This record gives sequence, structure tokens and C-alpha cells, in this order.
Amino acid sequence: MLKIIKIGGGIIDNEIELEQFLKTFSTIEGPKILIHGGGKGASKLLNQLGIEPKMVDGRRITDKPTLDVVTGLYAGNINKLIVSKLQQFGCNALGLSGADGNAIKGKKRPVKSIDYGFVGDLDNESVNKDLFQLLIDNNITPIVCAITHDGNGQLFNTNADTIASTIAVAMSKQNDVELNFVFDKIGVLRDVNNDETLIPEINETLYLQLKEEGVIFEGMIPKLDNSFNVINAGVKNVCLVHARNINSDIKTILC
Ligand SMILES: Nc1ncnc2c1ncn2[C@@H]1O[C@H](COP(=O)(O)OP(=O)(O)O)[C@@H](O)[C@H]1O
Ligand SMILES: CC(=O)N[C@@H](CCC(=O)OP(=O)(O)O)C(=O)O
Repeated sequence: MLKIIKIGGGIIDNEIELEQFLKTFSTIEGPKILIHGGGKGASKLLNQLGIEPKMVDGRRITDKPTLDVVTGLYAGNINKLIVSKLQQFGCNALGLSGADGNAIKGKKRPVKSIDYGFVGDLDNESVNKDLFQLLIDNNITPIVCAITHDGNGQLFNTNADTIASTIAVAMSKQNDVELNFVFDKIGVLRDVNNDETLIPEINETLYLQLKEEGVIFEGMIPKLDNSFNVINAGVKNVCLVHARNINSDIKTILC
């Protein structure tokens, strides 16, 4: 089973949790790919630099100064920190943006009512499956950040959940794939502030009902929309889980 794990900005921003997660990640046997975001840290850094962060429907409006900042942060600081920590823990990790090895190609998000600027959308052809297969077959663990390219020298900022989902679907053509979204809650909860209310299994009908009731909101909506698309496209398992529980049964499994 190829394990594909995505970690979000909440964990990346917490030094202790990130270290703990990477220690556990490095012990996972078999082929694995890690995708990381970093949106929370990016918003903080942009504010410090006097650039106002702008998010619409969970995606960052990315003008040129914002693209420069997020490229430096995602493909630089965060990616290299994760790779060096994994090397420390004995996992041979290789950091990639979408441009490296032509790993992931994006297309500028079409302008409808909003121009997102340098934001890339992905499609079925975006992922360089051969490159990822070559790396995992040789025991090298790809660590992928949220930057893609268009093949004509333009970098794009691309939502990290979308990158993880698209890699999972592409790799599922030739591997059994499990996709884990690691985030700051123990899974999908009926009450977001109460871990006792974990929903161990969720199907699309229950999801739509809970969304309607307002139990599922904000970042969880695109995450679950993405996840059900992934299941329907052939990925075997999709789970939502806290960093400390990746090796336990405390999680939400999509069915
Ligand atoms: N029912 C729910 N159960 C758990 N989390 C939820 C729920 N509804 C909304 N959320 C929110 O979704 C957030 C996760 O989405 P997001 O912030 O996009 O994650 P990421 O860390 O991957 O960027 C949680 O921190 C939580 O605030
Ligand atoms: C276009 C777009 O929205 N890109 C995201 C990429 C990072 C990301 O997805 O980070 P998390 O997983 O931590 O949210 C952003 O800049 O916030």
C-alpha cells in the first residue's frame, strides 16, 4: 500500500507537533509520499511584511509579491526543514516543488468573478507519475510543497489538499493508495470542540447532511469535497486524522 500523507499549516506551525509527526512518519514502512501546506505561517509572514493575506473560498489570492513570499516559504524554509528533519530520523527524503523534475504542472485558475492571480489548478495530466514511481521504487520519499509550474517558466501557488488528492488519484492507477489528511483535530467531529464526538466513518450522504446542519464548515468543506472525489476516482482509503494518531484507529474513515 502506498501511503500518501498531507499535513496542514496548523501542525507545521507547531514545532513540537511537527517534530513528533516527522519522527512517526519516518517509521512508516513501505512507500510513502508527504505533501505539506503551510498556509497559516504564510499568512503570518505576509502580515509581518505588510502584505495583506487574502483568501477566497479557501484559496489564497496570489499576486506577484505574495507568490515570491510563498515560494520562499513553502519550497524553501518549510520544505527544507522537513527534509532535514527526516534525514535526521533516517528517512531518505527528497524535497520537490512541482517544477523540480517536472513533478506537477498547473494551469492558471481561470478568471471568473475573481482573479486569483498566480494560482494553479490541476487536472488528470498534472502529475509526473513516472518520477514519483521511480523515487518510491528506489526507497526515496518525495516531500512535495504547494508550488507548481506551467512548463513555461511560471510558478503557481496551489492548494496543498488539491495537490495531495491529485497525486493520490494519479498514483492509484498503478498502486493501492491510502490518503491521509493530517490536521489539528482527531477527525470529523459533531462538535468541533469536543473530541468525544468523533465520527469514525462518514459517507457522502452523512457529509451533505452535516454540511447542511452547519456541523461541517470552513476548511473542512473543501477537504471533504476533495476526499469524496478521490474515493470515487479509485483511491482505496481516505482518512482524516490528527498527527499523533497516524498509527492508531482514532480517525475518520471515508466510506
Ligand atoms: N465537523 C468538523 N470537524 C472537525 N473540524 C472541522 C469541522 N468543521 C470545520 N472544521 C474545521 O476545519 C479545520 C481543518 O481545515 P483546514 O484549516 O483547512 O485544515 P489544514 O490544517 O489542512 O489547513 C479544523 O481546524 C476545524 O476548525
Ligand atoms: C492557492 C492556495 O490557497 N494555496 C495555499 C497553499 C498552502 C496550503 O494549502 O496550506 P494548508 O494546507 O496549510 O492550508 C495557500 O497559500 O494557503
